[in-house]
Amino acid sequence: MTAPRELTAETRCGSSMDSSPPTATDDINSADIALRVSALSKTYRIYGRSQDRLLQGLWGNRKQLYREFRALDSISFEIRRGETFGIIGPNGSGKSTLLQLIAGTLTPTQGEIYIKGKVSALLELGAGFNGEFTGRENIRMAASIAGLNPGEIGQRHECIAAYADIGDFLDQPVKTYSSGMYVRLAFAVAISVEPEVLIIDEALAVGDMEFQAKCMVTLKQMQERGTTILFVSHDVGAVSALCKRTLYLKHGRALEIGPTPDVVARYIREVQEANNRKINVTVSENNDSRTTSPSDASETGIAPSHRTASLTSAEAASGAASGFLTAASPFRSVEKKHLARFAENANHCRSGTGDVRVIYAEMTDDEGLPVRSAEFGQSVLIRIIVEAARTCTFSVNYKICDKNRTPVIGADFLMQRQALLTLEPSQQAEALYRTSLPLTDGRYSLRISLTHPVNAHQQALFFDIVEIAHVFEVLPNPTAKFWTQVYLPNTLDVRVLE
Ligand SMILES: Nc1ncnc2c1ncn2[C@@H]1O[C@H](COP(=O)(O)OP(=O)(O)OP(=O)(O)O)[C@@H](O)[C@H]1O
Repeated sequence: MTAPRELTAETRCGSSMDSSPPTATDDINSADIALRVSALSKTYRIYGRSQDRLLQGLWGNRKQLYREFRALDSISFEIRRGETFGIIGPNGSGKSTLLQLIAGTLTPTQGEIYIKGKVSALLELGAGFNGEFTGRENIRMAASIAGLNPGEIGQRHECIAAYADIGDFLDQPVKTYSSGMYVRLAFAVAISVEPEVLIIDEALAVGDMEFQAKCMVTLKQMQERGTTILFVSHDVGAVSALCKRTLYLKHGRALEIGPTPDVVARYIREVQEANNRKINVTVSENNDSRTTSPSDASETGIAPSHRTASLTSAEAASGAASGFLTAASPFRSVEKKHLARFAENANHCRSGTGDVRVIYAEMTDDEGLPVRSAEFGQSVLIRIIVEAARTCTFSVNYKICDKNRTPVIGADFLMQRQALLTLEPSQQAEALYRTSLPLTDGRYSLRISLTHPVNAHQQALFFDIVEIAHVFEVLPNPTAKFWTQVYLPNTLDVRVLE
């Protein structure tokens, strides 16, 4: 945590400006801007030996004992007052460096930062508090650095202590705190000064679930009050829930800045592709053996009862492999032009190895008509036709995602206790899910993936992902508005107690 600072409008510069920042900034009226980052770069010096840092001071410019590492490369963006802006990216992509530059705890090598308003930053753990001081002493110190007078400090002290909720540890030196306790206190202090710009770096990840939920509520309240929030997280769900726009950083470069659903979708796709490359070998080996032996259960994460289903030609002909899987050729009833239109749309937003592909998907009502506008709770059929390019063993999964591309409901073979499907090259199969849409009104999309579960830790090899296979809306529930995304049937018993 860094001490909150009162800034009317501050501009910090590196040594020079890059001439042409690669990333465009939005055209925002400058009165609305809380933060502007222009062509910002940071180069670290990497010394081979620790003593070289000292020696470099003696050598001056006469000898270079370090190599340079560009952790951030000409980043530009603007954030409006009251906006919550997300930053995502893999480990080492430069997220913390960027936040530290904005918070003023690091100096840029090049570029410029303009920031307006009182800034409070919750940076990586270990920064900010004095470990020898107790929690109470640190609260007083941080609040006085933030410019609060003794009266205000006294008033807020109890609120901070109550929010942090770490009991007697408040009177212990901070160096004795667990990372969860530390972040509780740091978050409580950071929000207590009512900052106009709040910077949060992944810190919430170390809090327990209850505290994370409390922080999310607080952040939502701060958003409503118009606080500008800069939010770094590996939790794309939290970024999707909080941020309208997001920056995707990779190797110190801004790969994309835009609406969070688009940026998050690209990030997830690239992470999955990288994951695929890493685990491809394992799965090829599994696939080569064609069937999964019982001893594979721990590796695949599939219960012994959930074995691979390889469709024999007789099964394929009868279309009765198991439950809702068929391999007859029902897709022949899908006209070629529909297959072509599906492929054209899907190819805009698909990723995966392509060993097996979704060649057609539809969501229909009981009469077989496509669902574009659904009643609340309506039952639907999701029909997915796949074709293998190589011998593949996989699950056919669907997710229904809201307008932020956050999955709301979905299913896969594991959930359905359905054996994995094995197809030979150019063999096709159909999966039919029947489900209902107990969803709040709004726009939704259907996401389909074909995966091979690799281990018990939810890792999977992605053969095909079609991000948007179908788009539909759910109409408002005529009985009553409900305020959650999904509404499941309840029973209710109300009594007046004597
Ligand atoms: N003080 C430093 N000296 C040298 N290199 C550094 C220093 N701080 C960070 N780096 C390097 O800069 C790159 C970006 O680091 P940074 O911590 O900003 O990434 P990050 O996206 O926040 O990573 P993570 O998600 O793991 O927290 C990394 O390669 C890191 O090793």
